[in-house]
Amino acid sequence: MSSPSPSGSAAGQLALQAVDFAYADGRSIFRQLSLTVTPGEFVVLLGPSGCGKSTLLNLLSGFIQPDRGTVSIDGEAVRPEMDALGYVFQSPNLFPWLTVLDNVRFGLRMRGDLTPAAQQQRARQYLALVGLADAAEQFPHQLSGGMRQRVALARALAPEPKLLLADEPFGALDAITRRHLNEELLRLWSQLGQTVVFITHDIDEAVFLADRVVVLGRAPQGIDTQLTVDLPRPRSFATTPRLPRFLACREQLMDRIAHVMERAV
Ligand SMILES: Nc1ncnc2c1ncn2[C@@H]1O[C@H](COP(=O)(O)OP(=O)(O)OP(=O)(O)O)[C@@H](O)[C@H]1O
Repeated sequence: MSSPSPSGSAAGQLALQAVDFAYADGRSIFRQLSLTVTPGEFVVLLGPSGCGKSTLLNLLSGFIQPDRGTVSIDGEAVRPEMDALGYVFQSPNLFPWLTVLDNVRFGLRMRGDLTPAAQQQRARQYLALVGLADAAEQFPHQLSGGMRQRVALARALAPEPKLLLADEPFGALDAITRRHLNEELLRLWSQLGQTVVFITHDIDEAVFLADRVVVLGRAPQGIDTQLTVDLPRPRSFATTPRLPRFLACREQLMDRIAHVMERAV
């Protein structure tokens, strides 16, 4: 099996510049927010409930438009249907009437740039990468929650996006499955090299995954702090959380989150 690599994996730069955003009720969520994510970087967004993490992800994907400022990928204004973008959400949102294989093929069929045989091959390749080669002919209801989320990951990755946007993809899973999927995600990322923006509420998960953690303050504060997580890779849950640097990063983030929460009351 050839090793997959995202098309143009050398790129995937995400730039948000001087963005203002308010919902229709007039409540301002961001003012003059700027953030750049470099190609291949793994950025985790962390912050208290309601600070605007999902809003930021929706701006980054072009699902919603800023009132002022720009959002671009490799210099091009972002649009949700761009081939460069892949998504995973807290709920896997699989089509229950399609097999696992056809769920993974779905995005490839929509794109229409591969023959049906090539779509099948690509979908099988990504199912194998997430460890589900044997589940190809099963239906979503026959899978565990963790397996469904792995199918969702394979579906997002199969079109080989330059940029993966993940909104708490493992938030609904038990702690053991979640750790396992975090390790899987890092393994895939190290092979595929996409730029990743990942939302979580979990400080340990943030430190484990990230090159950089971006802490958001209460809306409309925007970015409160950014922490570079200079832990060695590859990382594993058996060893990485024991490293003094892991504990130091964790403590720094806990202090910062406590500070952000205090300012809210
Ligand atoms: N469609 C909407 N219309 C109006 N207000 C909204 C809408 N979506 C979100 N909000 C508000 O914007 C703020 C930011 O919401 P958002 O979902 O981005 O936060 P979050 O940090 O992702 O929260 P959580 O961690 O709880 O998922 C919240 O006060 C929320 O109530």
